[in-house]
Amino acid sequence: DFARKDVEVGESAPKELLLEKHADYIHAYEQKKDSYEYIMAEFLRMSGVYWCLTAMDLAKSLDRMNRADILQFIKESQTESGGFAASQGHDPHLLHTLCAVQILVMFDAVDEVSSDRIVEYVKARQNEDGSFGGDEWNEIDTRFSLCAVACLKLLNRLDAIDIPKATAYVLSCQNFDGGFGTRPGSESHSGQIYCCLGTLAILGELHRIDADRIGWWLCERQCASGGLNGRPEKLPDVCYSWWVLASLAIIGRLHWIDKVSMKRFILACQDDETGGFADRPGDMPDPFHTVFGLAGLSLLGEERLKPVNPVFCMPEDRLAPASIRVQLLN
Ligand SMILES: COc1ccc(S(=O)(=O)N2Cc3cc(C#N)ccc3N(Cc3cncn3C)C[C@H]2Cc2ccccc2)cc1
Ligand SMILES: [Zn+2]
Repeated sequence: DFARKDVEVGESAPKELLLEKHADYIHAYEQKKDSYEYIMAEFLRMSGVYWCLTAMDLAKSLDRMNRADILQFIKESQTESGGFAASQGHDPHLLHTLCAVQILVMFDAVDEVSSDRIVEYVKARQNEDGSFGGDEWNEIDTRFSLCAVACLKLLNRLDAIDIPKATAYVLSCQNFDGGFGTRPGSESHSGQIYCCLGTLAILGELHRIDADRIGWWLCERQCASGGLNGRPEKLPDVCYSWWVLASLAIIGRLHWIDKVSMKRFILACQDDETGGFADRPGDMPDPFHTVFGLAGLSLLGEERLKPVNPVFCMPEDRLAPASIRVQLLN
């Protein structure tokens, strides 16, 4: 059968940012958290709360969310190990530990939990070769290098890990095409490139990569529809648009992309009935694609949104007070 290579951005697709609708969509999601709507299901909830809060904060509507309830949920999700689980009663993981710390920073509530125990949990995830395991089962993935260093950077505790080994491991995952994969020798993928560039940016080691080669591979992700895909021959998707745009911003090559058609694609993924963004035009919206659609528009200069930090995927104004700054190439 004829495999779709791209999607059509129809004439009827939304062309304006429906910001109020998105704020209402996310706000409604918070009310549904007890209905176990997929991403608010227990095994995902910490990540789902981070996606919802970041979307609202970028839309300058964080005050509509219930700060007290969310901070209570965060405290209940911290485990004996110091790490955070997706929700109470589940096992800790670096993915949810990073989300918890990002939420605490957005609410300026880091001192309401024991950050020393968080640092101990993250430190314990680093292996001899500098890589990081996601949890005590030690699944190694460059995604977890980013989770670990981003978490420690937000807590101003990068001193807790072996930085030269963390850098060396990430660089050992670079491929001949300039991209990065999950582990050494794995195929290049937009999401992994984002994780590796973000890690190197936080560690101040971006000068170790070939920005033109990676920039070229990233720009190749743009399809005729304007959307970006995760790998060659894949369909474009709003979340991949974020991984690629953020990566280009980190290496100072954002201007290499066709911003007009990129913006048109992201706006076309809005649901003008319910609010929210879908992965591509006409699909069902969800909080994950809503936060990455808004974050992508922020990187493209949408002034109704707060400026977003490409490494942390958090509003810049939440990072400034803690003077959290990362290296970016220009
Ligand atoms: C509805 O089916 C799903 C499937 C998986 C997941 S997931 O494992 O939690 N996760 C996060 C995620 C959240 C939502 C939302 N709300 C929707 C999708 C989605 N995907 C799947 C996806 C996104 N683009 C295309 N695809 C198929 C990515 C995945 C992995 C991931 C996690 C954290 C950070 C980056 C990536 C959640 C729901
Ligand atoms: Zn997606």
